Amino acid sequence: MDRTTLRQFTIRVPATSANIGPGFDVVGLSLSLDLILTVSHSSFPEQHPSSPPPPPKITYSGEGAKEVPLDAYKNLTTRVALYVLRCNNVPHFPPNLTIHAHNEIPFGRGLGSSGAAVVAGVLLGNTLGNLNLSVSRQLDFALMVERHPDNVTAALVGGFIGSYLRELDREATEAASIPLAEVLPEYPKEAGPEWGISPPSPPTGIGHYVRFGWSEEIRAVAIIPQFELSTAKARDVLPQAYTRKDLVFNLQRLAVLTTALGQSPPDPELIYEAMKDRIHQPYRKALIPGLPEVLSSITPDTHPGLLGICLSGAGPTTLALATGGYDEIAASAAEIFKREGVDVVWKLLEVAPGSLVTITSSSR
Ligand SMILES: Nc1ncnc2c1ncn2[C@@H]1O[C@H](COP(=O)(O)OP(=O)(O)O)[C@@H](O)[C@H]1O
Ligand SMILES: N[C@@H](CCOP(=O)(O)O)C(=O)O
Repeated sequence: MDRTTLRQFTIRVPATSANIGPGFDVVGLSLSLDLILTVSHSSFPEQHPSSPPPPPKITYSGEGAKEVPLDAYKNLTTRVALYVLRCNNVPHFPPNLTIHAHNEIPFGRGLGSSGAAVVAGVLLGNTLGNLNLSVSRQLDFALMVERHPDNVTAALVGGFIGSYLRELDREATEAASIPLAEVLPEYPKEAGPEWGISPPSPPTGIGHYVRFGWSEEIRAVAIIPQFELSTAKARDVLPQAYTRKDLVFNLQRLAVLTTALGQSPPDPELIYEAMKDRIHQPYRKALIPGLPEVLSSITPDTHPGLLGICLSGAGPTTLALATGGYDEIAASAAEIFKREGVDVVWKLLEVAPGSLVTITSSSR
C-alpha cells in the first residue's frame, strides 16, 4: 500500500462457552453471538515517526457500551492489537484509524466476552500490520493475554474444541509469565519513554488444539443472569489442589463427553451424566444463587429434549445443551433463579464458525 491507500475491513469473533461441565480450562464451544469490528485506516507512512499519530477513533454499540473504554490505549481490543503490532516492529497504529465495535456478547456472564475481545485484538493487529501471522502464532499472542486456552482457541478456530498449553522450557515459561501490565502497558497518547520499550514477544507454539465432532441436532440454551461475575473473581474461589476421586470423576466424564456430543442421535442419558463436574462448579455455586437447584432439578426426565446442563465458563450463565424443549428448559431455570431474586434472559444459540476477517475495500 502507498500513502494514499484507504483500507476497510471487518472482523467477526464469536462468543464461547468454556468447560461444558468437566472440561475446566480444556474445552470450549463457539456460539452464535458476535463481536464485530468495522475498521478503516490509511496506509502506514514509509518511515515510522518517533511519536504516535493521533489516536484511533473508537465507537461502540451493543453489550458493554456503557462501561467499555473508548480510549484506544485503555480498550482491551486495541491494546492487544498494539501489542501484536509492536512485537512485530510496527511501533504505532496506522494513521486515520477508525474502529466501530458492535458487540452481542454480554460482559462478565461466562460467554467469553474477554476472550472475543482479545482474539479481535490479535486479528486487528495482524490485519493492520499485514503481518500474515499463522493461526498458531495468533493463538500465542492471545494466550499471552488470556492464559486459559479454552475460550480464545474456540473463538479463533470455531467449533467444539479441546486444547492444551505446551510445557514450556524455563526461558519460555518466564517469557509467558510476564505480568499482563507489561504485556499490555498503557501507552501515553504523546511521545514518551514507554514508546521506546519493546514488549515481550510470546514464546512460539504455546497452544495446541483439536476439533471434536458436534452433532447437528444439538443447540445451546444460554440462561443469562442479569448480573456480572468477573472471571477473575470466579477463579479466586477455586482450590489449589483436588482429591484423586474428584479428578478421576471429571476425567471419566470428559473422555466420554467429547465423543458423545458428536454422535447422532445424541444420547441424553450418557451426556447428562458426562456433563457433571467436581472441579469448578461446586466451588462457584455460592457466587450464583439458584445454580445448584437449576443443575440438579432440570434433567432429561423432567425436560424431554435436554441432553445436559452446566455452568457456562466461569458463570453466571447456565448452558443447557438440547435437541428440543428449549422454552420449557429456559422457563424452569428462570423460575428457580427468580425465587432466588435473580432475573435472567435466555437465548437459543447455535455452534458458530470461527473468527473471520473480511477485507471490504482497499482503494486509492
Ligand atoms: N468487546 C470488548 N471490548 C473491550 N473490552 C471488553 C470487551 N468484551 C469484554 N471486555 C472486557 O472483559 C471484561 C469481562 O471479562 P471476564 O470477566 O473474563 O468475563 P467474560 O466471561 O465475559 O469473558 C469486561 O468487563 C471488559 O473489561
Ligand atoms: N475455564 C475458564 C473459562 C472462563 O470463561 P469466561 O467466559 O467466564 O471468561 C474458567 O472456568 O475460569
